[in-house]
Amino acid sequence: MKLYSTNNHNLSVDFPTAVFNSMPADKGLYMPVHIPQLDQEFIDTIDQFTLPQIAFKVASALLQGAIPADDLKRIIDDAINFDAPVVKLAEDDYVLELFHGPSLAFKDFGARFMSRIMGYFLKDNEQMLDVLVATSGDTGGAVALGFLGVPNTRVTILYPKGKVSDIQELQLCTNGQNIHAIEVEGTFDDCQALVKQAFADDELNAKLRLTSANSINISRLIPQTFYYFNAYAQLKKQGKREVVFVVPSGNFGNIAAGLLAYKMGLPVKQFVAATNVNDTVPRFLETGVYETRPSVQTYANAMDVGAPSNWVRIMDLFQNDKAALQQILKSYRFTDQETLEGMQVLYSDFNYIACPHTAIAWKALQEYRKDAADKDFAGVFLSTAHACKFPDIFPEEMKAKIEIPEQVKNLAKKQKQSTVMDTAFESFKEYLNSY
Ligand SMILES: N[C@@H](CCOP(=O)(O)O)C(=O)O
Repeated sequence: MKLYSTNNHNLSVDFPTAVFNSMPADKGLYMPVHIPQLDQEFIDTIDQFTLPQIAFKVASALLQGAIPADDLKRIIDDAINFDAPVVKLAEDDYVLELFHGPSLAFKDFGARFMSRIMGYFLKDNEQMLDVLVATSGDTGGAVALGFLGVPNTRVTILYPKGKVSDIQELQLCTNGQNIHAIEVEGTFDDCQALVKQAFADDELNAKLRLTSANSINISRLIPQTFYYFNAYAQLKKQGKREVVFVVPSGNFGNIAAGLLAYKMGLPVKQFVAATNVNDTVPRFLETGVYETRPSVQTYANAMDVGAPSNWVRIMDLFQNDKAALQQILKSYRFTDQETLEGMQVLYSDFNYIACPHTAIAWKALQEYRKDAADKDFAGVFLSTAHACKFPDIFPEEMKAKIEIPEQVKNLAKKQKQSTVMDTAFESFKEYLNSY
């Protein structure tokens, strides 16, 4: 497998290089040179395969032998050991539940696959790998659990102080061992900027072997394609062929993976990106002006991203042809008030308790249905996190009905450990230098 940079299409690196570098020196993002087409026979019979089998087929096509088949199969079976069910909510509305992994968010797909890929390529006698990750809520917890105890790795998680939920914070700060948490007195964008600055710092790079566990890393994106294929398979079993995917979007990694799956031959009628008021992409699709803004805190905190990292990948997948992209991608934005309304209606009309991100996706599906000329499709909205991660947002009656998984009950017994830091790069550099 060869990868180029979105800033330099002549660059060509192999898969392990892209995984460990995370980001090319020119500050673009890695993309596969060859986007494989899955054969029609596979797509036609996809409903006969299990999630791990689909994942293996998709990963083999993308990785093109970068990992021998038996090893890749073992990695996938170990990483993707939980389900991603498509649950029917109404006649043509389905929810794709992606929160059945250990950290209760869709990030488990990417983080678990990535940690195993890195573990596979790392040699025992090599320099320690320093994994840096910025999180607005869910990524950090998944990465922490994915890398916990992985030999020769040390994870540093940066999160915006006071802007993640209590459970998310416990998931970040109670792991110990090789996992360190920093609460940054700023926004997620400040955290993301600090991490990116560290990758560009020659002194740090001379001393530490740095890599990123954010979705800028291609090994985070690849496993996120698996569940789009698997959702299509589940719908096909029910006789549905015309599928619209609605994706709660912040850093746009999730929907970038969906669009990559589409480019590999997954039949999709439409993608819809659903955002909160951090609406850089909906504004761009409306006005043609790509203007990032500092992120604003909302109930859907994992989507509080003002400068979505993966947008360049999406533009690149469509050769920067905005008109072509607008055909397949629509976008809607929602306020906190609208998010709450969505959560209420999902509960009162369907007895479904959804996290704020999921509720935003459901709202976007309803809007898209109103706007669509052809309304004959199965609408699948992605549920990216378990509702129990955001208890404070729910009205008491709904809150009381949220099932609390065992791993969350255990978190409360653990001790929080973190370092508070300002947004100056020098502070972060000093911290890393003290390792
Ligand atoms: N939504 C994220 C923000 C980080 O984005 P990622 O695409 O790098 O995972 C979070 O929950 O932290």
